Amino acid sequence: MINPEDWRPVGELRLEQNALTAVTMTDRNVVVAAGPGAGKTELLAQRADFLLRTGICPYPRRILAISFKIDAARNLRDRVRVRSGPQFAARFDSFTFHAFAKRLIDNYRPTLTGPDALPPDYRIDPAIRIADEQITFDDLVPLALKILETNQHARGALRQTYSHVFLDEFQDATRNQYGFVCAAFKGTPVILTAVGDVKQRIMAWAGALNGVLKIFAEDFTAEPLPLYQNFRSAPRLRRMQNRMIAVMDPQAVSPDEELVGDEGLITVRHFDSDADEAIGVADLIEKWLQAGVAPAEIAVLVRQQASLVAGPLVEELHNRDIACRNEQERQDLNAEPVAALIFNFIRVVADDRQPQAYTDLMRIAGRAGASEEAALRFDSRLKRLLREVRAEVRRPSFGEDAIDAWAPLIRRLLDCLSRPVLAALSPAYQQGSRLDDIVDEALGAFEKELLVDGSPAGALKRLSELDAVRILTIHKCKGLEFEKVIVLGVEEQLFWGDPSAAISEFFVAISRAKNELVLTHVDYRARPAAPVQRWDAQRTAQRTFLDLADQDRRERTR
Ligand SMILES: Nc1ncnc2c1ncn2[C@@H]1O[C@H](COP(=O)(O)OP(=O)(O)OP(=O)(O)O)[C@@H](O)[C@H]1O
Repeated sequence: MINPEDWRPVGELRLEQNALTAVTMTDRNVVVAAGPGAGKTELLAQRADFLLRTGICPYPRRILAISFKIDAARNLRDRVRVRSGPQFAARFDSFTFHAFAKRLIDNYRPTLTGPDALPPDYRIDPAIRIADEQITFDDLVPLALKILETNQHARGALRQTYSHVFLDEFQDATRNQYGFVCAAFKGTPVILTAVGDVKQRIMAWAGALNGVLKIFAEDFTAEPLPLYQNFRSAPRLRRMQNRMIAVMDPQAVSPDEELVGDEGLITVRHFDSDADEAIGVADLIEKWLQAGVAPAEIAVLVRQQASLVAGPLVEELHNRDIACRNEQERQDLNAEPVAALIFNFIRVVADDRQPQAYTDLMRIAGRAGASEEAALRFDSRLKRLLREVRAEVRRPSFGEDAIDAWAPLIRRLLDCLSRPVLAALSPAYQQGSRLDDIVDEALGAFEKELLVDGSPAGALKRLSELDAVRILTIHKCKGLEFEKVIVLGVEEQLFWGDPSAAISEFFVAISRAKNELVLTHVDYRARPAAPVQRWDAQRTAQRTFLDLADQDRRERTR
């Protein structure tokens, strides 16, 4: 434990005055409004370190952080683990709104009655609610809110557990989510820190509450502490962001003299067709990879219909053996412990040189036995299984390119581990069909990748988070950052609808780039073979957005 006066930012980071005030605030709620790359998420990670290390969040109390996307929640949790170490990080709970609401529902489900009653094995479906059986994702927060409003034990437990609450990307909170925060913490001693950026408000279509940062400041008498720096992007990129800020929020514009410098690169690439675009962009990505850029530092962002718009590029990358992850299709599978377990198992048996995968796999054995002796027995059983399966996989008759050959081996692993051990991997696996669903999804994802080139190693490479170029929708890239960002299809047919929503999304997309931004547009996008409701083959450049790149643009190719 250290004195608050002796605390220093982890990693010897220099914090601007308002950031330092927010990080070390002990007795007030604060709201930090700041542009992209200002260090809002970092500020929360540093604040967690401050609160835990100084004991201002005293043991056994905890910090609750709520984000909007699984990636963002994971990003924050990882930062705290790296900054403060696993022991302190164990008292830091980083959830999405949905995940936190679900926890509350699971804890207090037996108290739900009437039309809200749910069985222990209730399911969550994207769209359909069935009384007494299944709820939708959209039901989670309202149901959790109902629990808080009607159950004083639930409210009390929450306030007892958490001394501090962080709200990340809070500009996108909906009325329900804001209501939830109020019902849980308004007027209590729990101290809240909200961070956000009104210019990155991209969930208006999903009901984001207009002006929520301001409303929060008033309702929670939170001290506003704006930040002005941008630590992420090179000057050329910052100048483009600044031109957008001049349109979106003139008061937040930075003075020109703060944005001088030649670093960074913005390129607009015009192609006749999506086929040409696929080749041109794949050439570029290949060049970057050859120059040593890590695949995970390259992101391809698409506003809508990501799988379809990026389809030709994905095919071209596959032809060149460049791993890419289309995160539209494989939603957060890597974050699922049982999926990670299955992928590690395949890695270990298909390839002898996978020490990390082997260590991760064997770690499960340590959790399996109630006693040390039981764990050892379990360990040797798992090792025997690995030996047998390895031998089987090396037989010439083994069809390594077919999921039918792999599925029984994976089932043997799951049987060997036993259901209670698997269920213990995540609280979400302990009821309902989630565990089986994720196992099926992992097998399905592996099969899909196997079909690409028949190589288990290639399939796993594409499934892995670290070794693949990422293809994301703009909604999924919130809160993330990459060396190189390609925004595919800056066209009116993709950036249409409410102009303020379109510009905010474009702003989020371009502000993910640290050093290089590439914007593409084509004249012709061939209608995909898959059925699609709305598709214009002839495309028009989104001139207003592309012109924002103009002054710092290096080249334009045809
Ligand atoms: N005080 C600081 N000094 C140096 N680097 C910093 C500082 N604060 C943050 N960074 C770095 O700047 C980058 C952007 O920080 P962060 O992701 O926290 O910004 P943000 O405000 O949450 O961005 P956005 O809203 O665009 O997602 C990160 O790489 C982070 O490590």
